[in-house]
This record gives sequence, structure tokens and C-alpha cells, in this order.
Amino acid sequence: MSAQLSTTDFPPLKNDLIIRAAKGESVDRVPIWIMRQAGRYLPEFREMRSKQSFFELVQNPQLACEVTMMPINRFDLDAAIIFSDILVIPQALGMVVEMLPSKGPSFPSPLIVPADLAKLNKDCDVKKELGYVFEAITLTRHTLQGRVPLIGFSGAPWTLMSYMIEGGGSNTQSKAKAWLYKYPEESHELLKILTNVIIDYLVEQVCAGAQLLQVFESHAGCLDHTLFVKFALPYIRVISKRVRDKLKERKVACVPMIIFAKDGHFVLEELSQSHYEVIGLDWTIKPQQARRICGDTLTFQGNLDPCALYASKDDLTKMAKDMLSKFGYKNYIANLGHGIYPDIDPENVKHLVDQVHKISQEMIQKDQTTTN
Ligand SMILES: O=C(O)CCc1c2[nH]c(c1CC(=O)O)Cc1[nH]c(c(CC(=O)O)c1CCC(=O)O)Cc1[nH]c(c(CC(=O)O)c1CCC(=O)O)Cc1[nH]c(c(CC(=O)O)c1CCC(=O)O)C2
Repeated sequence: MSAQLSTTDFPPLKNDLIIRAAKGESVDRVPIWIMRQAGRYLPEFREMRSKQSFFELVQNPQLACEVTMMPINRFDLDAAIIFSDILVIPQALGMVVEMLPSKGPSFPSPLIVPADLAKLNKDCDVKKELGYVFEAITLTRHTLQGRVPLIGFSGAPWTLMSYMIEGGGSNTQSKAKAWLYKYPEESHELLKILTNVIIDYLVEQVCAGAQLLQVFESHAGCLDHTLFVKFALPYIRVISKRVRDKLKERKVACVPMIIFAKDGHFVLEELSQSHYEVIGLDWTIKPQQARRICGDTLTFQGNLDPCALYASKDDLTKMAKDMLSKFGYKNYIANLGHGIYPDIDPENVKHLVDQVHKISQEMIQKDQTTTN
């Protein structure tokens, strides 16, 4: 249905705060969005999910668009993120991924030995395999009517590699890390396959209408500095460079890119030199320390502890104030330091969003009055 929708002629943007913040431009209030903002903490999502499996929702552009719009219709958020998952890439490469109740993602046939790489559909046609994501993006851009920008996303190569080997979530990632020590060459081979698919996937998302891109390196924290620099960082860097080059070749305007390496404070300096406009921060690093490491020109995103949303509204206000006073209102996008948990009260999300806007607006107005 959305195949007939234009991928170039979209309704004009009415709220460009997040794009301005990503580029380091002035804002009249700090933008905020929430990782996993469409999902299980919303009763309307649970209702829809009770009738369809997770991947049925993701693979149906109409339903993915509806889910993406749920938090936008509820809260005064400054961005939408397309409803999907990082694990659609292993699926595009031919792996079966199931979402099991109370267990999460599960791969019935994970990669066990390097010979298993032969099973992957390495030259997969991203446009064909993941066409439903691009359709959902185009449909959502039109449905948004320019209310807020739409973010596209992908998992980073190391994080996806670890899922494909572990076969699901893992506290240690020991099976995947064993590959890095035992089979470094084949690990690089797999990381290159993933990188090529991710680049095409992100480029197509922008061509379909995504206005920012986030790359999730969710499993950064289980690597040490040496392993990260060898097996994760080079691919993160290639992605930002090649996505920009490919968009230029296709004469499509580049969009700001966000890198979020969870628990990756030990590589912040390297990430700050990786050509992403925005660095996502989890809650384990002090804002001032991150600034010292990365300098003043990059934009930060984060870093409220997702559990802060269990606090009382008064305490949440105090935490929002503290976060804004430490990050400042320039070069900053408010967000959690990881995805929102399923048992959070949506009322607290509304409170956080409204408080970030109110407090930052007051800070900006106060500074303008003192400089005038
Ligand atoms: O809001 C939106 O529109 C997009 C939401 C979104 C979903 N997955 C991701 C996003 C983007 C975003 O975070 O805003 C991306 C994502 N999927 C997984 C990870 C790794 C991780 O969580 O460590 C990421 C990156 C996010 C990050 O680092 O914060 C992998 C994953 N996918 C699902 C699970 C199970 C779960 O219970 O959460 C996991 C983690 C498994 C593990 O390793 O422990 C399934 C899933 N993906 C999304 C949803 C909706 C929701 O959050 O409620 C779900 C739950 C599915 C269900 O059971 O209904 C959407």
C-alpha cells in the first residue's frame, strides 16, 4: 500500500529540535525521546501484541506504523523511532529468530563453528529482505505529518554477531567472545558480512524517509579495550563513513548519526572520533567526565537510569533538573541510558518528558535574560 507513497515529498517538519541539537545548533528547549518508547509499558501496545507475535507486528508496515505512533500520540516527545528490532538483520541473513515469552530472542540454530558461516545468505538483497521496514518508515513519515522527526536504527556488527553465536541474550557473551580469541579471521569475516548489510540497511532507511539514524552497540560492555578496538570500533567507523558516502552517491541528504555503545565508557574517546554527531550514554558515566573526554562539540544523548522512572514524580523532577544542569541545554538530547522497562507507569514517562521541556525552557530563558 505504502509502495505508492512518495519517498521524497513528505509533509514539512514542524519540530526539528532533535536535528538541531544533533547538529549543535541552538534550541528553545531540550529535545527528548525514550529508547524503546513504543512497547510493552503501553497498554495499547500490550493489547495489540496479544493478537500478534512480535515479528508479525514488525513485518507489517501498517501495524509497525501504528505502534510507532503510540507514544507520539500519548506524550510530547521530540522524535519517533521506527518500531522494529536490531535482530531483523540476522533474519535477513537467513537465520531464524523467535521472540519467546519471558525469554526474549531465541535462535534455534545459532552459529557454533566457523563452517556455519556458509549457511548465511551473505549477498542478501536488503531491499527485498527488509522491504517491510522501509515501507513502514515511508508510511510513518507520512502519518507523522511532520510532527517530529523519525529515527531509523540498526544493531552494530559486534552486537549482532554476539546474538547470532549466543543464540539469544547472555550475561557473559562467552560463546561469542570465544570466537574472537579462537577464530579471529572468521570473526572478522562475519563482522564484514554484517557491516555490509548494515550499511545498505541504514542507507535504505534514509532513502525511505528516516531523518536520523542510531546504531546500537548494546554489547560493548562485555569487551575489553583491546577487543573493542580490534573487533567493534573499526566497523562502527566504516558504517558512519560508508553510509555518508553512499547517500552522497545517491544524491540523498545525509542525516545525523547517533552511536550508542552501552557500558562503553572505556572507549568514549575513540567513539568521539568516529564521525557520529551524537554519542549515546548509559547511566554509568558522569556527564562532566564524558564532556572532558569527548570535548564540547559533540552532542550527548542519555543518560537517565531507566529505573529512575520507578521514583516518585517529585524525585523524578529533581533527577531531570540534575541531569539538565550537568549536561546543559546545548548539544544535548535527553533520553534514558538504555531501553525503558516493561513495568514502567506511562504517567511517569509523561512527567519526565514534560519536566525536561519545562526545566530546560526555564534555563534557556534565564540565560537569555542575563545576556540581554
Ligand atoms: O520504540 C520503538 O519503536 C522501537 C523499539 C525497539 C525494540 N527493539 C529495539 C528498539 C529500538 C530502541 O531501543 O529504541 C532495539 C533492540 N533490540 C534488542 C536490543 C539489545 C538489548 O536490548 O540489549 C536493542 C537495542 C536496545 C538497547 O541497547 O537499548 C534485542 C532485544 N529485542 C527484544 C528483546 C527482549 C526483551 O524482552 O526486551 C531484546 C533483548 C534481549 C536480551 O539480550 O536480553 C524484543 C523486543 N524488541 C522491541 C520490543 C518492544 C518492547 O520493548 O516492548 C521487544 C519485546 C518484544 C515482546 O516480547 O513483545 C522493540
